[in-house]
Amino acid sequence: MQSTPVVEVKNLNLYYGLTQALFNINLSFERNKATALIGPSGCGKSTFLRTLNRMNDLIPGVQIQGDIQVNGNNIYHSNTDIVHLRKNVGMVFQRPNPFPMSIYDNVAYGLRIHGLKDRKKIDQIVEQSLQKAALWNEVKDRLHTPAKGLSGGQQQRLVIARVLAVEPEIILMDEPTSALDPISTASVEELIQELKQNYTVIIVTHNMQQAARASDYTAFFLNGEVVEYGATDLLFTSPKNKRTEDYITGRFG
Ligand SMILES: Nc1ncnc2c1ncn2[C@@H]1O[C@H](COP(=O)(O)OP(=O)(O)OP(=O)(O)O)[C@@H](O)[C@H]1O
Repeated sequence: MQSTPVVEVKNLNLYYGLTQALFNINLSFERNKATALIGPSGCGKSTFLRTLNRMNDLIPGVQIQGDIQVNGNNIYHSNTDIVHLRKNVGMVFQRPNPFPMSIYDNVAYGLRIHGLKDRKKIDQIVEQSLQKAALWNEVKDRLHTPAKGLSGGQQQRLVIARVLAVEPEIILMDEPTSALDPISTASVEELIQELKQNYTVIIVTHNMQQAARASDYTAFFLNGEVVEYGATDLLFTSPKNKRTEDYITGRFG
């Protein structure tokens, strides 16, 4: 890694009740790069992703040990402002989840929650965010119609615009294209390529081609551990670990 990492995870262990789901994870994520988290079902990818903006706090019985630093601050410190953390570390889920309101209001939502009242400023940020999410041209004439009327791929880009509106540094994506058709998947993947110029993107995917196409770095998870982590092109062409090789060549998972 050349530059200072924006996220550093040290000796992370996570338990759901008595069951350990993550084992001594050590990873660092470089600014303005995309990292893919791959591995078979149930190996802890989503659990790990959720630790990065403390979404696991919402699950009863979760215990976390270790250290996760964002810009050098331990996000599990008791004085962490969780609202600020989740603004800075935005999240996009598997199924597009626009709120039951207009396209405009979906993007303006976070701005209003954070106290912005200036109508002109909101208009401006809504437009910019939709532009950045490569959706503006498709929706500019129907901003005040319900978001639920958009296609799946458009809804996912709208959710991304909603995340971008509050100016995060880091965007977590949990299988963001798994519910989309191939054309919508291609448009979201193209968007990820653009986003990583200005944001740090961490994406969970089951799709090996997607990991290879969309990411600079890849971490291979297995049974709650990171087996291998490195530059995507190297990990896919000359994996160091036999288990990585078996997985990427389709021998299991
Ligand atoms: N809320 C929860 N309570 C208890 N156990 C959980 C919970 N969420 C996940 N687990 C367990 O933790 C382990 C890791 O699950 P996780 O969803 O993180 O894996 P994953 O790699 O993201 O899987 P998938 O690719 O299928 O989404 C699994 O054994 C799962 O059953």
